Amino acid sequence: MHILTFDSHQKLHESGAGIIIGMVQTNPRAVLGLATGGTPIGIYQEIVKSYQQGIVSFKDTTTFNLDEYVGLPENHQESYHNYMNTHLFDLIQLQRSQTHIPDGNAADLEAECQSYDKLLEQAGQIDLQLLGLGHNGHIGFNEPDHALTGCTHIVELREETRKANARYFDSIDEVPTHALTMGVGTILKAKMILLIVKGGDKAEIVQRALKGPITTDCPASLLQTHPHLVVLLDSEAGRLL
Ligand SMILES: O=P(O)(O)OC[C@H]1O[C@](O)(CO)[C@@H](O)[C@@H]1O
Repeated sequence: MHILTFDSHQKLHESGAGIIIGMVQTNPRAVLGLATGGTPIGIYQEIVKSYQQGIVSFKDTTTFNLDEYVGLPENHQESYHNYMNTHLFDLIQLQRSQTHIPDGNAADLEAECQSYDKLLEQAGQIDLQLLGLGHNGHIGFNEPDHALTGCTHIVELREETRKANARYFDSIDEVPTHALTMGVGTILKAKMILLIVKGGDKAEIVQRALKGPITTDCPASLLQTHPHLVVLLDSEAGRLL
């Protein structure tokens, strides 16, 4: 595990973007696993800047997102489809055929999970999986539980996750109760994992995830078993390490 701590968000964003851009420059056909939430936005902004400067092209790249809310229309401000289009895809001219996000509005959600896994299998191994970290240790929407699921599945969101994400909605009542998420098995199969965490409110969970026991009570702790994990932290998030 490589842990890098940054005293400025700008440097953290540039470093994260640099790793992703370097991967695509070396392998233009790379398969990228992408994340949403507040954390990666600065990294996406740096990627867009490099794209606009002609430093990198994504024309042969494929992407798979970790998760999507159930029942939120795709064009809703807070859907992860809308998030990805707004913050990245439309700005680096990624065609819809190159990008994949689970469909949280599918009539048959179980079938949607299975077909997402089939697409992942057809694409081969994810070269780089970008991850944020939930306050309760979730990765993607894999919530703490007595057992975790390997493949894409429907998850009931924990109250604390809905509360944490209520900051993006008008009220907690608007936060969906369920989501579709890639499973930890798929996440751990990625060749490289890039975990990004910012803010002192996550210092404790960072400590548990990276230095605590490996337990399904803290899904991110399973990342300790990954052979190529890179963690980028701001100094606040890393203060208990
Ligand atoms: O970056 P944020 O907004 O704190 O979210 C952390 C994590 O929570 C999620 O948004 C899901 O709740 C993940 O997608 C993200 O990695």
